[in-house]
Parts: sequence; structure tokens; C-alpha cells
Amino acid sequence: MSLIELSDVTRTVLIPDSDPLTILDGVNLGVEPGERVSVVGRSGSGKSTLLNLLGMLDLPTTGELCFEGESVPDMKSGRRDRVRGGNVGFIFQQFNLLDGRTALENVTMPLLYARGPRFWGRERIAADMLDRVGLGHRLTALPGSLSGGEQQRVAIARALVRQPKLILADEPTGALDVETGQSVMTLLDDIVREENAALVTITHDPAIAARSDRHFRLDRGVLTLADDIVAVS
Ligand SMILES: Nc1ncnc2c1ncn2[C@@H]1O[C@H](COP(=O)(O)OP(=O)(O)OP(=O)(O)O)[C@@H](O)[C@H]1O
Repeated sequence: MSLIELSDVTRTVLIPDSDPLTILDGVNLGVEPGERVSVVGRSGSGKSTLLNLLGMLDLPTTGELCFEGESVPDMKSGRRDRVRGGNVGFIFQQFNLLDGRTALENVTMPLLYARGPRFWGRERIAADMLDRVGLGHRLTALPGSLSGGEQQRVAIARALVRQPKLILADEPTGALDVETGQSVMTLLDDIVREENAALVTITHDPAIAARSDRHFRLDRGVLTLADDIVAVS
């Protein structure tokens, strides 16, 4: 069973005084546990819309979306929020850290929704996670005092601290120079592998896309295999 699966998914939006706009058109994609998938596509091709569906933030207009075999549109919204919170980690181009909070506070935050030992031990768990991304010595640093690469490491720690089964990374290297971007992706790959999480990376950059196990291209809402992107070992 796929971890998350879109079957013949269409997403359209209604535009006042105009025909409906089709943003995703007949998309089929199954992501397996522990698998790394990349999606490349030009600006406006529908990448963020696809990511929002995979993250169960939006629902398909037609077609099916299942998480671990369960229909996402059939979930009540409270359950959908719990399934998302417990299973999906997000990483964004602009890091999206809370400015006034330390690195440790940023990474602790998702554990405020945990229960039992993970709630009571949240600061130690978050500190361990920051240590794993090489920032054990910057626990009290505010995001503004960290470099872009360090901020993205904090964001990776925050995305992974609840041990999600699925990580969704939207242009994770878009705000970093090439070398920093590659080192951040190496770190992300290593942790994702250790945790046996699935990783879906949306990127403009073929070198970043090539790191994944399977590669797709999105063009005007149509998703196809991108065989010209060659995996690097
Ligand atoms: N709610 C909406 N209403 C109208 N148009 C929308 C809406 N959401 C998305 N679009 C349009 O659908 C297309 C795809 O949007 P989307 O944000 O998914 O693209 P993208 O590939 O992520 O682009 P970028 O790389 O620039 O972020 C764009 O042309 C966008 O303007």
C-alpha cells in the first residue's frame, strides 16, 4: 500500500466571470514509505497545488487522494488535521521559522501537540534533533543570527522532530547558494533515510531533483515521469 496516493486527480478553481481554471489534470502519483520523489516544473505549472494535496491541506476537485489507504476527503476535518500533524513534515524555501523564538523553541513547537513522554521530554528531544543537524551548539540562537543554511537545518529539525512518515519540501534549497543547498540536501537525505521517511521534493533545480529515487515533471498541471533526470548515487 502506498503511503500517499493520488489517482486521476484534478484540481480546478472557479474564476469569477470566466471558465474554471484546471490547475492539476489527471494526476496519478503513489509515494511509497521511505521513497524519495522529486517533481520539477516551471513557475505556475501546479507544483504548490500538488504539494498542498499531498500535505492534505487541500482536497482534489475530482479523483482520489488516500493516505495509508484511507480516503482523505472522507476524513472529518479534525481527523485530517491529526493525520497531517502526526505524519507530515513541511520544509519551505523561506524556512518559515518564528523570528522571536530560539532554534530550540522553534523545534520544540511541534511537540506541544504530542502526548505522554514525547510531550514531557520535548525540550530534550528537540535538542537531540538540533544536535543531529549539527546545531547542538546553537540552541539559544535566534533565526536572525543564523545563516541561511543553518536556518534551513533548524527547519529540517522542526519538520522531522515528530518522526513524520512523509516530508514535503517546497524548493528547500531555493534561498541557498549551490554548495550550501547541496550540503543541506545531503543532511536531509541522511536523516530521512535513517528515519525511513518518504520525501517529496519540489524544485526548479535538476541537480537537486536528481538526488531522488524517482523523478517527475509537472507541465501545465500534467504529471509525467522525467526520465531525462538521472539519479546520482
Ligand atoms: N486559488 C487560485 N485561484 C486562481 N488561480 C490559482 C489559484 N491557485 C493557483 N492558481 C493558479 O494555478 C497555477 C498553478 O499554481 P501553483 O501555485 O500550483 O504553481 P507553482 O508551480 O507552484 O508555481 P511557482 O513555482 O511560481 O510557485 C498558477 O497559474 C496560479 O496562478
